[in-house]
Amino acid sequence: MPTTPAPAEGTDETRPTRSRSAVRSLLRLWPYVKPVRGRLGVAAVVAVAASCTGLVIPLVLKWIVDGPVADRSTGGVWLGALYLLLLGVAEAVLFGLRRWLVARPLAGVEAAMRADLYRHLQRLPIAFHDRWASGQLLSRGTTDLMLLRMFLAFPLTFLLVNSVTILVGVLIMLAQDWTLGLVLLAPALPVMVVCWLFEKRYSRVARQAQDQVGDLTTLVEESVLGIRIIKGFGRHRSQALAFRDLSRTLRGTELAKARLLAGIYAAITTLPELAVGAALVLGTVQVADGSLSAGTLVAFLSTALALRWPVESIGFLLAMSQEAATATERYFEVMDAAPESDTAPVSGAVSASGAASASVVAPTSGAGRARDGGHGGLRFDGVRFRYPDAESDSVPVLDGIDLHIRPGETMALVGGTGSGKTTLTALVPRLHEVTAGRITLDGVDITAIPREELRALVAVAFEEPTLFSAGVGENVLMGAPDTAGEADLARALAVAQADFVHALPHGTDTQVGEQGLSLSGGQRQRLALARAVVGTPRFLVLDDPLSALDVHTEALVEAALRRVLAGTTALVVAHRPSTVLLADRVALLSGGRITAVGTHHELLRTSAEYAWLMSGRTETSERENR
Ligand SMILES: Nc1ncnc2c1ncn2[C@@H]1O[C@H](COP(=O)(O)OP(=O)(O)OP(=O)(O)O)[C@@H](O)[C@H]1O
Repeated sequence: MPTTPAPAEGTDETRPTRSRSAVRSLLRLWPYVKPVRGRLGVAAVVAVAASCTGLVIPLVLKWIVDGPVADRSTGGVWLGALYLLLLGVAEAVLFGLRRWLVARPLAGVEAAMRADLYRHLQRLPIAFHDRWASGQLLSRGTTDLMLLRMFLAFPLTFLLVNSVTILVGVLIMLAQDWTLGLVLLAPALPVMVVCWLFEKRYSRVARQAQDQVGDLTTLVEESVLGIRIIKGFGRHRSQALAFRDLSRTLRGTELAKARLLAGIYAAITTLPELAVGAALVLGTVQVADGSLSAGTLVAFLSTALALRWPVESIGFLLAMSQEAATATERYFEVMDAAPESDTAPVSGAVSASGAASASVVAPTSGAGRARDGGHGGLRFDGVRFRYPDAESDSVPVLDGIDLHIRPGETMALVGGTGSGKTTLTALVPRLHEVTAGRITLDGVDITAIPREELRALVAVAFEEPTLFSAGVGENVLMGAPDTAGEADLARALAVAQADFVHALPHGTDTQVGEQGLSLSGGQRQRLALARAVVGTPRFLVLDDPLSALDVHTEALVEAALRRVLAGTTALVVAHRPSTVLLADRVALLSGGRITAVGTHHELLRTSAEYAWLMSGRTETSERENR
């Protein structure tokens, strides 16, 4: 058995395609920051005031040393101490105020960005979700947004505050003694070069680390969702190995980040410290010469020490900014993806039928016509489909599909594995867009019907019956308009033979776990069926809806389905003769085309492939029954 695969690596689309400068990336946050700019601005001013308050302390020290200390005035020293205390308290209060000012608005910014991301994800086409690993999307909505909130709370303000503080501090030092001031300024240029080099390198590893967190999240998510498969096949060891490899890679990247950070810390700390040491020696000599007062030297050195934190913090503030720029890029990679649009994106999509399409398409009243007309049923005209990520010269999955399901008719769709049955059904509610040709509902091109109306007209139930973490009733009523109530729910449950829900601990209010895992496969499938029929849709698309039912339940569901299907136009993917027998006619899908249409018995006589497909299934079931 092959080893358990690592989670889907992010495709090229999920990796950086071009590097834009950190500032340009971060500027994209402006629409979110704009509503809270006033409060952030006030908070920045408060922080500058707090920081500059700290710079007054050395001046008070100078006054104490040159004044009361030189004069041996105990009262003056106590007064100086009181000033120092008041300045310290003022600094602390101002920093506290800054924090209070930013906390609430920034939580709001993060929540707004997360809500926009979620809303956008819902509107992105299935093709996008097919390409992106779920962990990559999850990490963008969690870790990346947290990094952005932290950036707005600290680096954004403190890069400004610290720059102002350093500038004011340098001016104070130059004013006190310009030669010593110049000595302290000497490392400025090398520090700037180090920061520039750091930013370039750190941006690359920061991006790597954040992508690797996405890969790791995907693996954990798949392991949790697929825990039954992992345990069932005893794959926990290989899954653990895959996890270990990914987390080792991430660890390596994090260590690379740490090394870069250590390098910049070392440079940013050592160079200014050397300058302070040189200034201390030079200043002491000047004090000994009598050309500098002891108080001035104390004030000078205290100012230099007060600037230590603003200078040293530049390293991690730049690192956090770089991570935030990467997080912004990653966030907007998703937000920039084009959502589903109501208009058909494919130029050839409607043209295949030529003038006929023009006469039936009525964009503004499309759905209305579909509902009111009642004639025409579901029609595929020259439909071709190739998956968006497939090579442009590859063979299309569907090519030249012509099929007409008359109003009120149930058509079974039969074909070999991988022949494109699921793909064909996904085209009706426009989960994918046709590459060419067109699909009409009661004569109206589906691309002329707003998606929301289209999806209210067409109900679907897929082979994999996904349930959400909500009550059973809520899960079923998802398929109905908001006005639907208990009566609709009871009818749908009866149709789908899902009366078992009344025996659940809280009836229809019973919460089903993640993906309804606390229910059996057959129970979930019946709930998915109830969801498909609860809105009494005009068109029903069922992808092998009875595959997980035992023969007795299948017979019951079939009997109920027969009643539902009588009042709707339906396309039902079928693998078994029992499901096929629900249909009025059968279409055989083979080689990307509909190669035969007729009743089950007609096709058994006329199509060797159909007979083979059905007999294969029958033999198997007969073997199983024996
Ligand atoms: N998202 C996708 N991107 C690219 N190719 C895909 C995608 N989904 C399916 N395919 C390919 O399209 C073809 C048809 O797949 P489809 O699932 O429609 O077949 P099917 O007839 O429903 O199969 P089955 O009976 O096994 O469910 C297959 O070759 C499959 O590999």
